[in-house]
Amino acid sequence: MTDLAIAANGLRKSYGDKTVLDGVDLAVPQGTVFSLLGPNGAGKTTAVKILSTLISPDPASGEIRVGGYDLAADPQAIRAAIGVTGQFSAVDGLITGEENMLLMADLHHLPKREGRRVAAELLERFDLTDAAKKPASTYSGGMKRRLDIAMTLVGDPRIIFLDEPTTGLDPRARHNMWQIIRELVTGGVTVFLTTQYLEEADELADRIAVLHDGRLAAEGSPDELKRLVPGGHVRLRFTDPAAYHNAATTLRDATPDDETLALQLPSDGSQRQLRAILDRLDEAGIEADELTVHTPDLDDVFFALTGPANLPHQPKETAR
Ligand SMILES: Nc1ncnc2c1ncn2[C@@H]1O[C@H](COP(=O)(O)OP(=O)(O)OP(=O)(O)O)[C@@H](O)[C@H]1O
Repeated sequence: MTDLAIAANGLRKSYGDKTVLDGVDLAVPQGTVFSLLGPNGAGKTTAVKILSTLISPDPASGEIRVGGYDLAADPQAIRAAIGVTGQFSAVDGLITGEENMLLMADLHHLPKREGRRVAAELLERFDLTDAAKKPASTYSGGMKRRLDIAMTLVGDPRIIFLDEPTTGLDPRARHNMWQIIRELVTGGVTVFLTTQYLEEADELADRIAVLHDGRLAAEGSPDELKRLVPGGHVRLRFTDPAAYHNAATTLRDATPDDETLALQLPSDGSQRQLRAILDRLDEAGIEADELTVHTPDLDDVFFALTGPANLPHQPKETAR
């Protein structure tokens, strides 16, 4: 358990008779990105607020540990170990980016000189040095999010909660944010990320949990989740028509495509199934010119787990 940055057992939260979290278990290893996915209103923000000590879980919850500290017994220690950014941004628009940073340094009781050094360093790292003396209200959405994260890093947190960090950002700003998140993790930080973008979870997360009806509908690596839903297949392509016909006769369960000289076999993409297909080809002395594995994407997973009406917004960056 000691290498877990976050360990929650039976996380519960109700508002009146509405159960938002109905016994959710979370285990996030240190130095990884964990993404909590779910349709609007699923309880993602509620989970972040509980884990970051902003609101209390229901008493019926099990043990919750963040950064090694018990949430019930030691919330102050947790607050010192974490950073939270996202829907409840700490950026004050009336003062400059630099003043926001220095305010943060004061809150963390850094000596003046040290505060100025850390602020300058982080503004530089997040490409905000040129805008440092301008009021934060004049910043673009992407700049505000960067400032928000920079402010969070003043306290050198080991665990960061990012609640929908790229919602509303344009594709370039979104990619910049992804790069920032990757760099944080390379530096050993643990990131707990909520997002409405499946593509984002796929890009960044080591593990993903899908929240639905107050419970985790599924949890695993992006690839593990994709294997949960049908639609995966292996495609074999041939350039030689004779080899193609030979293969089609041998692999009777394959769906042939005479036009492209391709065969398609259902597969979950696992190593075991791939090996079985390759063994059958070897036995028949068949060599395909191309073998590709197609696994369903996270959209398919999300559809299958939470129903089509709940598919979150997808950035259509390729359609630009
Ligand atoms: N203080 C509150 N009082 C009553 N109900 C609340 C309160 N806070 C949240 N809820 C309800 O709890 C549910 C979960 O809300 P939450 O904000 O955690 O969802 P979410 O998954 O983060 O959604 P979104 O993607 O829209 O941000 C919603 O139905 C919401 O209306």
